[in-house]
Amino acid sequence: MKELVIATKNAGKVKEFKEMLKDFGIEVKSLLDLDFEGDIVEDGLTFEENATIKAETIAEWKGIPVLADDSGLEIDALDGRPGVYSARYAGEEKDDVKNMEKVLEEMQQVPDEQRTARFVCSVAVARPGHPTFVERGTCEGSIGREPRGTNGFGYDPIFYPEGADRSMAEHDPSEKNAISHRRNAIKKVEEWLKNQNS
Ligand SMILES: O=P(O)(O)OP(=O)(O)OP(=O)(O)OC[C@H]1O[C@@H](n2cnc3c(O)ncnc32)[C@H](O)[C@@H]1O
Ligand SMILES: [Mg+2]
Repeated sequence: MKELVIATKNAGKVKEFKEMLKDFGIEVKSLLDLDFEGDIVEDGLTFEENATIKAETIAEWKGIPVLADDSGLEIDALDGRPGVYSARYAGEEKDDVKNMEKVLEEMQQVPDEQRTARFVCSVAVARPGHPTFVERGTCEGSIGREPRGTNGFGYDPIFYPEGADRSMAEHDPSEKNAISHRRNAIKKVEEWLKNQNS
């Protein structure tokens, strides 16, 4: 594989993927570099379905290999919400601050030991003429009481990775990339790619 498109317009994801894929020897572009005008309807019921929809839509359009990510936060005390609705939890405008406020509001009465959660990332790699590869990575942790830190994106300021006393947004990008759900999904893509080439 010489070139790969990441089928996302989320600048936070693009930055993390480019960093993680930089030693793969593949030219990586994203939807921020391309002129895709269409709308991708993420109407799957699972992260896997949505990642597959995004990857296959763009692979069909561009005719080259495409990697897509569908990700989000699963909170046990909220029965897994916001889940696949993470980006738009507080409304169509995809506002990270409003999304966090909504979660914190809903969790006000939840005691510390019941605040467990995980970030989930499903990645799909679609290539014209081949079956699509899909895998999932997770990162276990818990939900804090107020947003802290400015790194990363999305729910990072209220997510504490297991064993950490800093929020994900208080982790350096390299620290997040070493432990994140996205990293754990990419590791599986890396394994799969190795087997493709041998
Ligand atoms: O669909 P694309 O274009 O990739 O971009 P998106 O932002 O809409 O992405 P998703 O549909 O996968 O929604 C994922 C949401 O989950 C949250 N999320 C995902 N990964 C995260 C991370 O590493 N840190 C914090 N929040 C994350 C964040 O709110 C994202 O907007
Ligand atoms: Mg989306």
